[in-house]
Amino acid sequence: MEGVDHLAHERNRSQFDVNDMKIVWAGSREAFEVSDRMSRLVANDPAFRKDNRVHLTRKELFKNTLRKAAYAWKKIIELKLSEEEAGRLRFFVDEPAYTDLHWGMFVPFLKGQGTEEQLQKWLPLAYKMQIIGCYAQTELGHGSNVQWLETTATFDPKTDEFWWPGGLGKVSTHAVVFARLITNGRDYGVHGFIVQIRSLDDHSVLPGITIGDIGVKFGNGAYNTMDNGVMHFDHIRIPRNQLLMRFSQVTREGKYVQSDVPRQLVYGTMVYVRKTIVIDASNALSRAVCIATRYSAVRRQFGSQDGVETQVINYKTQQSRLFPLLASAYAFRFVGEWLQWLYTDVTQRLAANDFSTLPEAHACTAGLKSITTAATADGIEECRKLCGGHGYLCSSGLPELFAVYVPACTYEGDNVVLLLQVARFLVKTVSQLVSGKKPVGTTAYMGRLQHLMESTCKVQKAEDWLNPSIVLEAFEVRSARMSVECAKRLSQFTNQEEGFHELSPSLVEAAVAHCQLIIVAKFIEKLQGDIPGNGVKDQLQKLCSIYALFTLHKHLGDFLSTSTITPKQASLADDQLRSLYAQVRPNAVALVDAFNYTDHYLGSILGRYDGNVYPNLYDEAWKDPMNDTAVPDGYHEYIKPLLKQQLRNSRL
Ligand SMILES: CC/C=C\C/C=C\C/C=C\C/C=C/C(=O)SCCNC(=O)CCNC(=O)[C@H](O)C(C)(C)COP(=O)(O)OP(=O)(O)OC[C@H]1O[C@@H](n2cnc3c(N)ncnc32)[C@H](O)[C@@H]1OP(=O)(O)O
Ligand SMILES: Cc1cc2nc3c(=O)[nH]c(=O)nc-3n(C[C@H](O)[C@H](O)[C@H](O)COP(=O)(O)OP(=O)(O)OC[C@H]3O[C@@H](n4cnc5c(N)ncnc54)[C@H](O)[C@@H]3O)c2cc1C
Repeated sequence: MEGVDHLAHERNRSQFDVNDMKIVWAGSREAFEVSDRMSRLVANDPAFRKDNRVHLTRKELFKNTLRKAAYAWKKIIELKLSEEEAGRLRFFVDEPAYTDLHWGMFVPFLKGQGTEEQLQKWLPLAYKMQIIGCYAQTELGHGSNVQWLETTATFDPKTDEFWWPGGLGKVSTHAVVFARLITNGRDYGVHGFIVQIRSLDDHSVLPGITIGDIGVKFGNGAYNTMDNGVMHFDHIRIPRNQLLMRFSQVTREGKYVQSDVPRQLVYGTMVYVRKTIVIDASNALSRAVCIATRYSAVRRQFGSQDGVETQVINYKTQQSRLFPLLASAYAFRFVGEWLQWLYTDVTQRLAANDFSTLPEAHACTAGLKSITTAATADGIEECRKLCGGHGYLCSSGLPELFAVYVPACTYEGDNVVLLLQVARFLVKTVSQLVSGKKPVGTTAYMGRLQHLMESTCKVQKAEDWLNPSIVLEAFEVRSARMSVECAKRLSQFTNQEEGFHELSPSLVEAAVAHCQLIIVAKFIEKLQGDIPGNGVKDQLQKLCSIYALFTLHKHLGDFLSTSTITPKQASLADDQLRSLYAQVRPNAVALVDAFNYTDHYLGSILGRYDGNVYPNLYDEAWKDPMNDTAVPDGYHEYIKPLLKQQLRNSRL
């Protein structure tokens, strides 16, 4: 029945104030207010409808995305929205589009790599969207290995194929282009250039440049709203001052001048986007968990008591699959908040030419991007399975969410390639201990290596696993012992690069252990701070324990093989985990209500706020164009002749 809250009984059971949790999830009351207002503005405007996307052809889909993006831009101007409000509005429009790359990569690259003079020229054009930019770094032959990009930019004192860049295919007028800078016959490696690629008069592609869309990508709708493109340069010419020259310059005479800064600063935008992707992981996972939790509370199957079947959310197996994902969504939220702080801090330090935390920032953004996107992609798929057959319908919102999200494991750095960067950082940290260098930041625990190598876990009963200090030390011991073991085996190789490649699978596992420690540590730190709201901290403590103990259970091999814990302590952790599931159970629906997602944004019949699933699932089916006629297209051509033939055969 419309208007009835079929989940009221679930909401009445919660043991905390969901409105207080909404503020904690949003990060602040102000952030909540902006998000709430923008999500409702989008949900209430039919121009932003998205339930028809799966029925559109690729070209209709793309044109519809251009319409929405233009409409959103007009709204932003008309309502004089702030940068934060505009960003939230685009987020709730929920459609990958060229604007993601314009605002998410092109503008940040200009801001990070341009000189004051270059910013004065290009930023006003970009902010007013008088130029539309993309980020053209990946080539057909190279994406991960940036240092081996082949496009060249040769300085001519007298007067190159990109693949994938989002927005490039049909929309962008300009591109940030990565090319090897060659001047006076010497190759100075990869640098960033701004290149106009289309006419601002008629959008025609400029001479010497070939541009196209790379074709249909994974899934219906999904990322096909984005014109990922292909571009080929054939000896085009650009002015010298379109080399972005904040960190390195080429003089009028062609002389290369490198400021005294790490060459990796040219990678700054990737670090920035990886940081953003971690928060986005919590957005995507929380969306899937919201759908699966509400539906698990609605769905009843088997186990009838008094003639009423059991809610599937009450099955321990459903809880053991769903609640760790709920906990992960909150865990990624809070580590994302911390990563934002780390990024801001390193940016301020860079402004003062302090590069001391650059390695930490790179390792943390690379590693956390890798493990949060992997867990989120797997988590969205698990949420689809948690919803049984209906989870496979596009009207569940889950197939498209998965298809849009899963490339996050690849873009902005393949997850394994990034974990190898973390491994390199860890091996270096361990090796420097010998020389007395004190590890700081997220590797500070390595400074207590002697203790961690000798420590024994103090757990004697299940409840001991609720002690944050015991949990934190277990994760520190596991990570330290894995890193030290790798470093020790690596030292047996005469050729370190050869050893690194040989041991890379184990090195990746050590990197994962370190990054999971960071997530656990930051969740615990968050809870040591002030957490306002009735019953809120208690719920978050439960979720923190679930994230930690589920992670321990999932990686039990690490904890046992490093003798961090005993099999008995592992069994006690499982007992505590099941007890925590029972404690979270009455709060599950309220914990996903706290994400404050509108039905429009969720785009899911199964995840409706009112839980009124079946009538709406049934009605939605009839909307499918397949049901426009009772007799399907093709009947007269292919079915009727077949039936008639069979009838004739049966009479012979
Ligand atoms: C929700 C998102 C919102 C907004 C964005 C919108 C949309 C997002 C969605 C899609 C857009 C996607 C865009 C893209 O995919 S853009 C292209 C992304 N490409 C990559 O990420 C390439 C990955 N590869 C690399 O980053 C580098 O090649 C790699 C780091 C793997 C290796 O670099 P390099 O060969 O130069 O260095 P090494 O020899 O390995 O290391 C030398 C030294 O440098 C340190 N290092 C490396 N990178 C960095 C860095 N970024 N910052 C600081 N330091 C760095 C490394 O640790 C070594 O240090 P040391 O060991 O001390 O020598
Ligand atoms: C949806 C989407 C949007 C994108 N948008 C953009 C964009 O806007 N701009 C842009 O420039 N690029 C973009 N990209 C490209 C993206 O950045 C690259 O695909 C990504 O960096 C991975 O690089 P690759 O494709 O070369 O993968 P590869 O590195 O070729 O990966 C293939 C396999 O090789 C493995 N591998 C590679 N190197 C190593 C190693 N050293 N050790 C062990 N294993 C290794 C990887 O782990 C992986 O399993 C986009 C990609 C996608 C999917």
